[in-house]
Amino acid sequence: MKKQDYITWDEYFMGIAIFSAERSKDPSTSVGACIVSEDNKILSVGYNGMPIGCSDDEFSWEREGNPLDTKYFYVCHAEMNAILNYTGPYMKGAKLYVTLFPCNECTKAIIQKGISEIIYLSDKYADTNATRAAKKMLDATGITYRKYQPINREITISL
Ligand SMILES: Nc1ccn([C@H]2C[C@H](O)[C@@H](COP(=O)(O)O)O2)c(=O)n1
Ligand SMILES: [Zn+2]
Repeated sequence: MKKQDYITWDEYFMGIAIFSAERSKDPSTSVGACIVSEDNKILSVGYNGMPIGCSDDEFSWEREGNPLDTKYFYVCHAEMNAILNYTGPYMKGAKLYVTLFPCNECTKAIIQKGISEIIYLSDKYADTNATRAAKKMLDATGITYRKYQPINREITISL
């Protein structure tokens, strides 16, 4: 008889998004993303970080102050990185697993790439206009989104 306690597709891909977030240098919010084809093949992964060539030791990780001296103008979001990291030709019908609901800017790229479903872990910025605008575009384009439902399985990885 086959092993019964294997992880689901959702656990597998959200697990990879969560693990990818561990690469982030952002001290307040680490975000990870995993893009998966219709037939459950991983196409790409990403996490939030400074663009290539913009040193994450030199660019600011501050949240407040002069906007030019905060992270917000510079950091590349996890979803954007996952989309840009993909070198293949075809992303139509793909699913995006992401640890934080996409912002409006990433949503534009998600739409243009033909991603058809978003599975997210946290929606902690639901009350911001960036998230409201993202949902407005997703609703208009028929891209579905659903909150990941954890089943509280604990898996420990020793590295
Ligand atoms: N969907 C998102 C939203 C935000 N991010 C990144 C951008 C920042 O590095 C961080 C949010 O920082 P906070 O304002 O919580 O200090 O998360 C992303 O990658 N994807
Ligand atoms: Zn974004």
